[in-house]
Amino acid sequence: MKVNLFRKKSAKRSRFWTDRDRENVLWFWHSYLKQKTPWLFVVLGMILVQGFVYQQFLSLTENGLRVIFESGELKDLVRVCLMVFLLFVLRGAMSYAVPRLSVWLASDAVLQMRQHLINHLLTLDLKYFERTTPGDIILRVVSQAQDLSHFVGQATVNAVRDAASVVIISSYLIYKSPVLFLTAAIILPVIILIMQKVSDRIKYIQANAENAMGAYMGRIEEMANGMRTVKIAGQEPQERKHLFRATQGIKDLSIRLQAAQAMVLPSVDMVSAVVYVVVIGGGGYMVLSPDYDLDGAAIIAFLLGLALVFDPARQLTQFFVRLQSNLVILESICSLYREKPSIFDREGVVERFDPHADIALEDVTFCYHPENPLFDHLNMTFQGGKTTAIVGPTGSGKTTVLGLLSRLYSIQGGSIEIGSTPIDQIKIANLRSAFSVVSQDIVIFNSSIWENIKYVRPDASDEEIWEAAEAAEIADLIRVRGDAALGPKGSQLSGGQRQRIAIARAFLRSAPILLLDEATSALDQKTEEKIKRAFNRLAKGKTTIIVAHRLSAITHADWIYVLDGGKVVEQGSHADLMQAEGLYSGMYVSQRQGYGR
Ligand SMILES: Nc1ncnc2c1ncn2[C@@H]1O[C@H](COP(=O)(O)OP(=O)(O)OP(=O)(O)O)[C@@H](O)[C@H]1O
Repeated sequence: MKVNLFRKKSAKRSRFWTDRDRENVLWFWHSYLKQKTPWLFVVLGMILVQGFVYQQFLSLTENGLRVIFESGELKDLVRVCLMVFLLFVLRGAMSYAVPRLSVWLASDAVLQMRQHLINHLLTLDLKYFERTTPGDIILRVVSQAQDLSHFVGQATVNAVRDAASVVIISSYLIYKSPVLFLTAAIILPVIILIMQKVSDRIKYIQANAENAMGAYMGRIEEMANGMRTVKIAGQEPQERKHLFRATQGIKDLSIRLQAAQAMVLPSVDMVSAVVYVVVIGGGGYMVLSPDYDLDGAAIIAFLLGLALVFDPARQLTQFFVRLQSNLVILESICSLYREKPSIFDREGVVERFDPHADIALEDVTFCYHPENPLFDHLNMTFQGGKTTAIVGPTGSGKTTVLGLLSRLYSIQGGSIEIGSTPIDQIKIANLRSAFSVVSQDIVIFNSSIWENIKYVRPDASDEEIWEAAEAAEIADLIRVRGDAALGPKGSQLSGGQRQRIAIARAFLRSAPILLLDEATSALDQKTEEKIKRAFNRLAKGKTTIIVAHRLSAITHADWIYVLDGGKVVEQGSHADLMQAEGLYSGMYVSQRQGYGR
């Protein structure tokens, strides 16, 4: 179980704002925010009110100071104070309403995005899930979607508010004294330079941190699932070592991320200090000089204005820092959307077909990996209503044939037809509803046996479920366990009990095509005999395809295919194949000797 926790290629260093970022942000906007434009305008309106409150505050302060400096009337001062108070009450009200509304908007957007992600995931090919760890999927659907929600709902709205404050107050300051403002504006290029330097680094570290987190989650999942093997193999120290190393790696990355982010504010503060000094010196000179029309109140109000600008400006720099991290997260989510299914309903698919007809594979070519072809012009026919067995050495492709019939994978050449309808021209849901499968990898959910059986036919009546459970010899266990959950992946059941749940599902579903892949391999002989009899009843009139290693289980089949290395090497009835004295009869004889019969 050795997994490199940093297995993915290190993310390349990226630019501040790439074309891909633009594409992703536009996608997010069009998919989830654009439809909320009227509400966004409401938020923007409230944000602008907040900005104007500051501007009015400066103007009132300047007037108030003049009242004080020029010994005006007390009632004017009281009026100014009252106005300032009311302004801040208004700002307070906006400060409450803006996040309430924006968080609601963002949460709604992310809810939609999560639902789309789940929808999209469910359309993806089985192949995607065979190469992607659950950790990677959970990371995207759960934590990255949540991070994005916070970012859009809070950080972005705050940034718009801060940007509005900066623009409004700056405009007022320019109006008051363009010369002083320009002096203050020398800070801008320096801040932009700092931001560019830091953002590259942040993106790079964030991408690695996300990869490491996905791998870490995947590893925990694997360890939890494989705990039996971990314990029996005494691999706890190894697992601990791997996970500790991973946690250390994540810690190092988050410290590096914090360190990169932490460089921003002190740098901005240092540059701001220079500006204050320049403005106090320059402003003082302008007040003292008769060439300028500025008084003390104006300079104090100007400095206050600068202070009011610097705070949102500082926050804005922080926003751009967080933006870099969130662009990486957005890219990670978008990359899931870029995964496209290859198996889907094409235009013109039919809903009706004859599921009882013969199933024919003609010249089928298939490989899981291009460098490793499995089937090359494979021909097989499964007669409708009859029982066909596929046998052969391990890895010869038996299970794969079953997977191809229900379109879990798509073939690269040839055709698979039911009756005369190619299966890729049948609506997938209709095609798959024609199959009952008892496979080697039985999926048991952490709910009761009853719920697990019912899963394949939620509309089944209680009588039907009992009937299926009786046929699969699992009814007694239902009575004993009641509603008790079966543990993750049915860990509280024996292999044979899990298999009987899968068999009960097949009975309950009772679809016209029955695929049995080592369906009774985990059962004791007595139970197997009983279930086999029930299977024989179930299989009546159904097209049944059995994959089995134990050849004694398939001697009754109407036709037997012997696969070896992805090729049909023999076919016929049990008697034909025994007579041919080829691979089948060799396997059969050696198995009989092995079982001592
Ligand atoms: N999901 C997969 N991705 C890549 N390769 C696979 C996958 N499933 C099976 N294979 C490979 O395809 C080949 C055929 O596998 P398959 O499971 O069909 O064989 P089988 O005859 O059913 O074997 P067994 O009797 O051991 O169950 C094997 O070499 C296997 O390693």
